Amino acid sequence: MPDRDAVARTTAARLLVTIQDALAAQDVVNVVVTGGTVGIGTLAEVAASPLAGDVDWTSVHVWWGDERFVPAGDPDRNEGQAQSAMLAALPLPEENIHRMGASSEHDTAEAAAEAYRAAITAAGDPAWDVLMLGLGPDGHVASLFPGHPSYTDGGPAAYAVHNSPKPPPTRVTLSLDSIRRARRVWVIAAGAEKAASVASCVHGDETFPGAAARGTDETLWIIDAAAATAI
Ligand SMILES: O=C1O[C@H](COP(=O)(O)O)[C@@H](O)[C@H](O)[C@H]1O
Repeated sequence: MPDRDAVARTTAARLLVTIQDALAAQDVVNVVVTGGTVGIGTLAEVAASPLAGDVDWTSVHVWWGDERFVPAGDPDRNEGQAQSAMLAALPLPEENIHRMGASSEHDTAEAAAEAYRAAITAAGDPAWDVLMLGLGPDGHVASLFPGHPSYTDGGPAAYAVHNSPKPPPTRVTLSLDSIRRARRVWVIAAGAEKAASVASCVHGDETFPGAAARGTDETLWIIDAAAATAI
């Protein structure tokens, strides 16, 4: 892929086709979106794509892999960025949008994580049909950071993260186990600053959370040329 825009365009087209394919065989599709530069760029490309007009969005549910525990409306919120980039442009029913709670809605990140777990349970604990993940230069995915207590096996489907090495320090994340329940995991990354962690992850070094993020049916790395230079 030549550059970041191409990664976003390609991921968006793949997502829209995958949703259509899945809806031919099942009633509901559960998509987990990601924040980050390429993640939000991908959502903007979804909204701009002519293919988006062919999707029955009432059958699509949107979830998040992680969220920053800051007040609603804070520009750091992944869900706010997704709202501007994609959600505002699509006819998705509000009840299909499963946001992780903000610090203006919950006293603690633990309470926000608990509410998110309740939403997952209420939805029947679905296997995510597509789960997209950005990759940090440090090899983090969602809010699972290398060498940090956030990156662990087991635990509940979603939990609070404190003292995140990347600001803001308090977050909510899906667990690695929940990520691994996804049918399709797509890691999307662009830029030379990601090259070293991309190489470590695709060579299977599970020191990096990105290496441990795998889907049950498919694990796909959608990356640009600069991010691929160290492989
Ligand atoms: O903090 C986060 O960072 C990652 C990656 O972001 P990027 O800008 O380096 O692509 C993102 O995937 C995650 O959702 C977000 O909370």
